[in-house]
Amino acid sequence: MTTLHITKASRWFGNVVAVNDITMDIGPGVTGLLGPNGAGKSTLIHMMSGFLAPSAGSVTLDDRPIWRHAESYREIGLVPEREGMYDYLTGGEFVLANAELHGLPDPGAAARTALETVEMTAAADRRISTYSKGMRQRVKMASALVHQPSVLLLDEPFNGMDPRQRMHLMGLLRRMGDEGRTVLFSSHILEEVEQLATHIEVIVAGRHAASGDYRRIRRLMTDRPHRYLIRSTDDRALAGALIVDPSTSGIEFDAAEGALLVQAVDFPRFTAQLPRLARDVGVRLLTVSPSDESLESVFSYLVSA
Ligand SMILES: Nc1ncnc2c1ncn2[C@@H]1O[C@H](COP(=O)(O)OP(=O)(O)OP(=O)(O)O)[C@@H](O)[C@H]1O
Repeated sequence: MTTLHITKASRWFGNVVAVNDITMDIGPGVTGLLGPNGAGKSTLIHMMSGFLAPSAGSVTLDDRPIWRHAESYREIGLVPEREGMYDYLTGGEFVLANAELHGLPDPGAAARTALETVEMTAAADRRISTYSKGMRQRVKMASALVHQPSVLLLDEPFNGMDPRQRMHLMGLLRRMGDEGRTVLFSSHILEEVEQLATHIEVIVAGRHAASGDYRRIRRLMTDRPHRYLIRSTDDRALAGALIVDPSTSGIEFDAAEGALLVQAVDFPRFTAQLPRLARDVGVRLLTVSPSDESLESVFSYLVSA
């Protein structure tokens, strides 16, 4: 078993608190680290991979601290968000250099195996400067995998990938999770996390906001108050019928939009009641659209829950 334990971990830079008192365990399988930009995902991943020391609390792999512990580093592979590659090298040379840095007994064989895993054998002798974004990502992956780590951490790995490359990487990560490795990837896109992760950790503004499987996170998001913009053939009559229904907690008339802004607190009841109530008062619904579905607003609800 290989489990990362993050216990009351914080990291600050001057007076910026990037990670604030986070406790979570990441075990085998694929975990998605979800959060909006600037939430602290990269900082947390850098602490998990031994590139940053926590300012307070601890980050361990099983019982061993990670920071400055060579045995922990041997178990961990990091695919960073930024490109830090030597473009004049070939992909094969880049992966081989990493195998040598790890002091592996047969670096050549290790590099070949890693390149094969990411299906980059055919392009291994081309210079990195000629690679597409997806190929660069795969070579970064190969160099993170060259020492066969049991923990693989990826920072925003799907950024800038086309759908085919995305599918390919998803398949690879899924396989690694199925093999029993601990795979964690960060993302600010819920759909990406939904497709791949069996477990999700949500962080917002440096704090741990929620944890669970996709259904649980989705439910938290669905159960939050929703705001709808509604236009109808008689907004006043519709508002009168809606305000007395327990599925709503407030209604305003937005003059600029020429529409009602309705705050719904019981989502399933509201969606069932709205057409019924409209019919009862003889009003036709012209527009019903959610007005605050941005991921930022969903996240800020989760963190205040
Ligand atoms: N070296 C640093 N010096 C000062 N502030 C930093 C440093 N690294 C991160 N921060 C700040 O810490 C906060 C969290 O940053 P971090 O990069 O961890 O977030 P993130 O969730 O990975 O965001 P993104 O998805 O945009 O990369 C931000 O406010 C950022 O400006």
